[in-house]
Amino acid sequence: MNDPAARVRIFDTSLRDGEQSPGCSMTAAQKLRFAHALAELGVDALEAGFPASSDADRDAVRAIAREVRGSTVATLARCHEGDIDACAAALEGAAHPRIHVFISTSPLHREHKLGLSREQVVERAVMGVSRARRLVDDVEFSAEDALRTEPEFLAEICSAAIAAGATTLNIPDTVGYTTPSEIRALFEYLRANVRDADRAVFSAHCHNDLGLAVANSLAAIEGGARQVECTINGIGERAGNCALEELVMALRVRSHYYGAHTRIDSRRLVPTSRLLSRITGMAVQRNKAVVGQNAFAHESGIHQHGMLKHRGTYEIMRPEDVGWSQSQMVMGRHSGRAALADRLQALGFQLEEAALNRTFAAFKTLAEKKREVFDADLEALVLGSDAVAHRGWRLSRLHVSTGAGGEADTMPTASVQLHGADGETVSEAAVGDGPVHALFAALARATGIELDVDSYQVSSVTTGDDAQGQAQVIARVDGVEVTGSGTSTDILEASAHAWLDIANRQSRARAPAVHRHAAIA
Ligand SMILES: CC(=O)SCCNC(=O)CCNC(=O)[C@H](O)C(C)(C)COP(=O)(O)OP(=O)(O)OC[C@H]1O[C@@H](n2cnc3c(N)ncnc32)[C@H](O)[C@@H]1OP(=O)(O)O
Ligand SMILES: CC(C)C(=O)C(=O)O
Repeated sequence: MNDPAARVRIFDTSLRDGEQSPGCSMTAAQKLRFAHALAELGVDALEAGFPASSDADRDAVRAIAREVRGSTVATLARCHEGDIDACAAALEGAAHPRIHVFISTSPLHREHKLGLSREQVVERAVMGVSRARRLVDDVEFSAEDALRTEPEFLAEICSAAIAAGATTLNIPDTVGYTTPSEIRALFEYLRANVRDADRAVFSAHCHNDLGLAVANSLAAIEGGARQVECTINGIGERAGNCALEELVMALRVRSHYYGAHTRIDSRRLVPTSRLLSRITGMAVQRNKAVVGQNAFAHESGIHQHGMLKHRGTYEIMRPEDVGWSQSQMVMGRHSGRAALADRLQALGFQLEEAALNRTFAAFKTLAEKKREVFDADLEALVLGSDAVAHRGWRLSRLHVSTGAGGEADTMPTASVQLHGADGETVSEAAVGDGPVHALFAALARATGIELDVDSYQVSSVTTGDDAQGQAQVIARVDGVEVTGSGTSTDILEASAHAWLDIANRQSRARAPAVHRHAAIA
């Protein structure tokens, strides 16, 4: 790149383009909460919404403009007086307000969508930018569908937008059509052919219809873009936008190649991604780069063996640097002896070679039947399942009541009865914010064990009306992430088993070691 110390500004549009994902609408309070998280993450600008689109969006933008500090607050408007004035009114109180006006420039959009000639589109763009510029100092202009626009017309309208006062020129690949070499060449062309190009920051806004949004945004940077528009988890219209976490980490991991940096606090990437998933209810796919559950999980024996020798063999970035606590060695069908021995050692078992070989054979047989082999399964393999089952709490009765409507008797309540390792029976009850919360609170009371639960999820492991649900609880025990699982046709019962799985392991781990080694022989 020509500019070795380039700073790339990150413009997050999760709250505007991201919210355009079907199913991702957020309330004003949720948008405000997420805007604070984006400011903490260190985004240079956050697009808070499109005030003219609804009262709810206008109210969300207002609250964000008044409260959120540390990032420019941008809002979107068509080249319409009303839209632009609504932006200015909603942005009142913002420390750094930006109005972002857009109009389509491609022949297809001009003819079929707007019914406007080239001249009329330029006229509207100039009207929009100059009106916005009278209201705020920071004005962004976007040429919608820029990548399907005649390059010389794009240069003409960008030149007119700069002359009218635009400070950022955004070049959107609205339908995710371009390729890396094409967009790079377009940015180079625009930087050379737009009049007074140095008076504006060039920006890329890439959609992911062909899965190229991040690659195209990186290529735009190579071509001279110094702002990239992106969203957390890559949410956005249709297949989404450039994923912020992927772009930021690509620039960081390949900093020598790109010679560019951002001011994002990368350790906040995973917490921010999780917050967005919780707010929108849109799960992140497991194999999603950087923030997916599998991003730092290793299952195959050859990789695990390499990882145990040097993590650089199979990891190009550290999980801690993006907000995960550690890499994960997942025990499954593809795991080898090195990983098994290492995991068993972490569980307190030092096996001699012959015992390890026997356990390994039993482990492979079990892994054929189970997708993932958990610590409790390994303990059962080594100690014998009876020994494990009888050395902990077992659920003998469970009752959960819940409901909605605000009546006192619908408050989520759980009661449990457990049998202990020494034959004792204990019953306890608790209320909670929801049925699972109440259940976990009742189990904590009954066992006297407090678990610091990090995450909880239920998935179906069989199909049909009588499908088995598998509950997975991840808790932090002595600073280490421990996963417990339970299966049942009743998801609350599965959840109780998953919670007890961790609690029992925690108490076994604290039991005298001699007892645990005795069964191995
Ligand atoms: C690529 C993008 O992501 S663009 C942003 C997309 N975001 C949104 O659409 C936000 C949500 N939208 C809405 O709530 C509504 O569409 C509103 C309130 C903005 C407009 O609603 P309506 O007035 O009912 O218009 P409708 O949505 O049916 O059509 C859009 C109108 O805007 C016009 N228009 C579209 N883009 C622009 C533009 N950039 N500048 C000027 N006019 C435009 C269209 O030509 C059409 O005009 P017409 O009504 O005269 O035919
Ligand atoms: C309004 C612009 C920036 C947009 O979202 C797009 O073209 O995809």
